[in-house]
Amino acid sequence: MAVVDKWTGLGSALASFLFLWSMVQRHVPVTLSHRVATWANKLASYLNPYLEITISEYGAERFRRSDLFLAAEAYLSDACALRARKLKAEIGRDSSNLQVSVGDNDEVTDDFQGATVWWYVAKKVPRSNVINLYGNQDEPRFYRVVFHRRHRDLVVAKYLPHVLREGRAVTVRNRQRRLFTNNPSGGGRGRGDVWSHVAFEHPATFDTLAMDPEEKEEILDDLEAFREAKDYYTKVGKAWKRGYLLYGPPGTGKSTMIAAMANFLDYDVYDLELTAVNNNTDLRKLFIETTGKSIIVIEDIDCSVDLTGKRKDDKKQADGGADKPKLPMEPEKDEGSKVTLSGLLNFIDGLWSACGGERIIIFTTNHKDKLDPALIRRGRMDRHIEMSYCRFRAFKVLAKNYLDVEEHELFGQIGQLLEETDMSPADVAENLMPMSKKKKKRDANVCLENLVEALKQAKEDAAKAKEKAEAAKKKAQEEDDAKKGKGQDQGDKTSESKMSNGHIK
Ligand SMILES: Nc1ncnc2c1ncn2[C@@H]1O[C@H](COP(=O)(O)OP(=O)(O)OP(=O)(O)O)[C@@H](O)[C@H]1O
Ligand SMILES: [Mg+2]
Repeated sequence: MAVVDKWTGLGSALASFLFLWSMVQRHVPVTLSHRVATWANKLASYLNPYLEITISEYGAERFRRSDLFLAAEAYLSDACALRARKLKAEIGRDSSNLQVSVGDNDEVTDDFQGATVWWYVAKKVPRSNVINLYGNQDEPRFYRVVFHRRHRDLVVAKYLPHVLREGRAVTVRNRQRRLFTNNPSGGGRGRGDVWSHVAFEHPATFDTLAMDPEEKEEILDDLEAFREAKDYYTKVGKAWKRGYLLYGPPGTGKSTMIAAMANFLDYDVYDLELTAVNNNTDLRKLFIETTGKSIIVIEDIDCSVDLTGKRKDDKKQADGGADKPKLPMEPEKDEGSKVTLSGLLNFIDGLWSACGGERIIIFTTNHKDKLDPALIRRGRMDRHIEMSYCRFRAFKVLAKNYLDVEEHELFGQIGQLLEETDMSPADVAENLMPMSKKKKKRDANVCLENLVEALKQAKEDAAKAKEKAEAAKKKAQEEDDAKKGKGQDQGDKTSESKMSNGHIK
């Protein structure tokens, strides 16, 4: 690097000389001083065979760090840091991982297809009279890449794209995934205030998810195909996103499935609480602030906003099985202060939905029939996945996960009971929790016996409830018939009296 310094020093000396010369030669005609300046620049570049490219921390979007800068930082920390003399170790913002990067004002060399490239990291001297509007206390930094001019094409066309690609891959490898939730609208003042996050650490995976193995395989195939379909989506002119509707009774694993998907795809999760969003404009802001490689979730979509635009006060009603189907939100009314169906549809597949890269949108509901068909039509929610009561194949996954048991004499009886009784995987799992670690073997027997008892009880309860419902229905029918009969009698009597009055007799 000393060679580079020498040439760079010589070049800048010549440039300074040129500047002084132009100052001193004020009286010389402009054309002549211009010629001298051009000549001196040519001489400097002839004498200095090294070129440099600067990568600034803040690019055109001044409040956001440049992608290339971040990629270069990650690339250098991964590929070149060990060759640097001054290293900087930090704890990542959201994780306990140690991150090592090149220290400020240090230099690192890198070799690429026979070319040597020197990297400098430096800080820009802050201008004291500039007020920092964007809250970043540190002075902006920049990387300078220096290389021989004969490698110019190689560096621009191949090396820098290589740095960008590798840097992004390192970032994905090292990143701690995050679970975001939206702040109440109007709460935050700045750009980054619309979402808050914590580290995403849900342990659910597809291995621990109890469901039919074939269905599980299909979902995994679907996710994998989506992840690799960037070119396909571009070819057919669609935004790279996919919608899933997860529906089914409580405790059947809808939320668990979302966590398993996030872990499988290595995506962040944005848990969107619609009831905390004031209007469609805020909804759009939230969407724009999400990043690619993420799952955006709206849980209990049927309860989020109701027909009259009121929020979340109907979960009880919905669970109580109100007869009248209820749409999630008012289709037409947009009073500027509510999230409307059209706002939500725009969020899912309007023009904005294409910003930012691959995304999965998931709605969950306990009552699929109560959703507006426009919201869940194919193309918006591409796949509807039913999470249902625990059957034998799903039970086997739970038994293996909870008790380490793959075969047992009670399995036959349990299988039969599970076919006859509707019990959610959450309830089955509750019965499979071993009481004591030491006596695990014995506890497995106890747990399975408990489960048999619970299933028998549930079957009995369901039969009683059915009997009761049938009796109530029969009674209602009888009352109805009795009313009709009474009405008929009265009608007959009236017509009889009319007839007698009319002297038809
Ligand atoms: N299919 C499943 N596989 C494994 N565990 C499950 C499954 N379903 C439920 N569980 C267990 O039951 C608990 C509750 O499940 P979960 O929260 O995923 O249900 P849900 O369908 O989202 O319910 P709700 O409709 O009330 O939101 C989970 O913590 C999980 O341990
Ligand atoms: Mg849930």
